[in-house]
Amino acid sequence: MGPEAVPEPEPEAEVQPVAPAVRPSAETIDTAPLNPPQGSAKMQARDVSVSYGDKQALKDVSIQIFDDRVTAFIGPSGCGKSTFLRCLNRMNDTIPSARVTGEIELDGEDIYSPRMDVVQLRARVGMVFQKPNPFPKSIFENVAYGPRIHGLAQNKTELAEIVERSLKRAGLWDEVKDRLQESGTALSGGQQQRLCIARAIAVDPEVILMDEPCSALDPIATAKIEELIHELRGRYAIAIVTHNMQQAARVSQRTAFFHLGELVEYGKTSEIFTNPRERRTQDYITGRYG
Ligand SMILES: Nc1ncnc2c1ncn2[C@@H]1O[C@H](COP(=O)(O)OP(=O)(O)OP(=O)(O)O)[C@@H](O)[C@H]1O
Repeated sequence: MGPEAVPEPEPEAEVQPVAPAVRPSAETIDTAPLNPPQGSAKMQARDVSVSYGDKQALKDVSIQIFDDRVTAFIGPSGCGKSTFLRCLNRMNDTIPSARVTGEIELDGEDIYSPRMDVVQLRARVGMVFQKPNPFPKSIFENVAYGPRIHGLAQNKTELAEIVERSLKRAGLWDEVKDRLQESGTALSGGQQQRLCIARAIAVDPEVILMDEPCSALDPIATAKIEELIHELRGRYAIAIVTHNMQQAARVSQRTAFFHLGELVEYGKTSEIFTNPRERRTQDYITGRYG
């Protein structure tokens, strides 16, 4: 749609779900217009392509990521979901063979510009990985490290306040407040993942990227992270890669379906799972491949 057009709000589709087991929850129903006016996106990708050496992994991906909303990236293994997620905070810079073309903006600013400070960018666009990866340091230090190197606290009291606030937001404070000096690696997998979320939150990010954050966790720890994602979405723009379609339906308001390096379809989660436009999306969500 044209950049100037202000779309009419779209009525929710009155159709039977294509995949009844993957019915979006009432909480994820998104009544906002799919394409709000130009300039309102938190992040905007245009024609992003990525190659590793001479192998192309992503082709011309354009998408907008919005504040206050969770955007899920789904698709079969190897379709480029993680590659695209990593473009959003330039994590692909750390892979020597990766070559990224196209444009990605954060609040209208080109993140691939030579003027962009990549350390600052990764604080503004934080990342949580598939496998919880706390530093081999205390719980306190895991969260305090980022604010300290970014100079976010004037003194020890302020630093302690940031640590407490971040652990509270990550839903971990009550479980660790009496053992902040214990090693972060001694926590359970689910607690470690919430510690990594607290670490990302501590530097006051605007966007949080999550790359299959629950795939190493049991169902109870997974449920806690999903609940946390619900709570965090009012504060941050969140993009999550997941293999689990039920999870995408539960936690996201927008879903992007990738296949063979292309963004096949992007839309409201409620519509992608009930009334997809593309045959390939329908085949994937009904389990025909992937
Ligand atoms: N560091 C790398 N070097 C070379 N090729 C890579 C690298 N990372 C990913 N690829 C290739 O890029 C393509 C997309 O991979 P990517 O990990 O982005 O897919 P994905 O959809 O996230 O897959 P999965 O769901 O299995 O994690 C694949 O063909 C993969 O083999």
